[in-house]
Amino acid sequence: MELLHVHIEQAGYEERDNVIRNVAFTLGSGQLVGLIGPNGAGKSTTIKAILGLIKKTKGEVRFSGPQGNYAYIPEHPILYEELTLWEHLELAAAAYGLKADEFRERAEELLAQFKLGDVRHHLTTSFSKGMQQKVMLIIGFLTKPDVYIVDEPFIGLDPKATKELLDTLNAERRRGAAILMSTHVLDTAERICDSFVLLNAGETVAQGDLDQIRSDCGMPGASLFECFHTLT
Ligand SMILES: Nc1ncnc2c1ncn2[C@@H]1O[C@H](COP(=O)(O)OP(=O)(O)OP(=O)(O)O)[C@@H](O)[C@H]1O
Repeated sequence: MELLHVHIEQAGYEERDNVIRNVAFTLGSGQLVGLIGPNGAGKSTTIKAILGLIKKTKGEVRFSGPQGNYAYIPEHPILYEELTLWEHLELAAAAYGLKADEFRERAEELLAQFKLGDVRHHLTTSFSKGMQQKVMLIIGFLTKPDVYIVDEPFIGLDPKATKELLDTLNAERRRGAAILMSTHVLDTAERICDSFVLLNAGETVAQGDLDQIRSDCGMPGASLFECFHTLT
């Protein structure tokens, strides 16, 4: 089942309205698609265009899942100074209209998974960078949306947290959610993604599963890392 359809003809900023040109892909139920490309290629701009945060966007973005919703997990934590971790979770639950018992069960499960149970009543400003990143993951996972849009989730996470993240993403895929994930961590992306959208200078230079990417760059048997270097 298709959950997200993206066709951005053009998106950009005040000074330059065509940072992204002709980026198109779909996300189906259970799919994990990696959005990759060098610094400045346009990954964040693509994500912002999908989220409707860029005024100068031409094209179409359609969330077509059963709930029609999504969770965005940003690269840099966005947290309220005056709220504890638990209050952040309550706020998210209220915003998404989660039922109280459903919220508590899901929150406890995620706090245990990401090892933040002991600090639930602490202000998130007292947390390390990695802990703050984990709070953003928990808030995203709390709402069980149709689609996840995750911007570079691996930076700053320790190996245990990375494993929890990968396990939770897999569980969400089994539930039927789709995931768009931008990342520079290509060996992990190669291992976990079903397919890729490889951007360079605002355009798609290769797209599809690893075999399609390999054939786009004429390197059968190459790693994603090697294809990336050839194509960008
Ligand atoms: N707010 C902005 N105003 C004007 N230009 C911008 C703005 N944000 C990004 N750009 C430009 O758009 C282009 C794409 O940037 P973008 O942040 O989408 O790249 P990225 O692929 O996410 O890079 P990175 O891997 O470094 O995060 C770059 O040339 C950048 O300079």
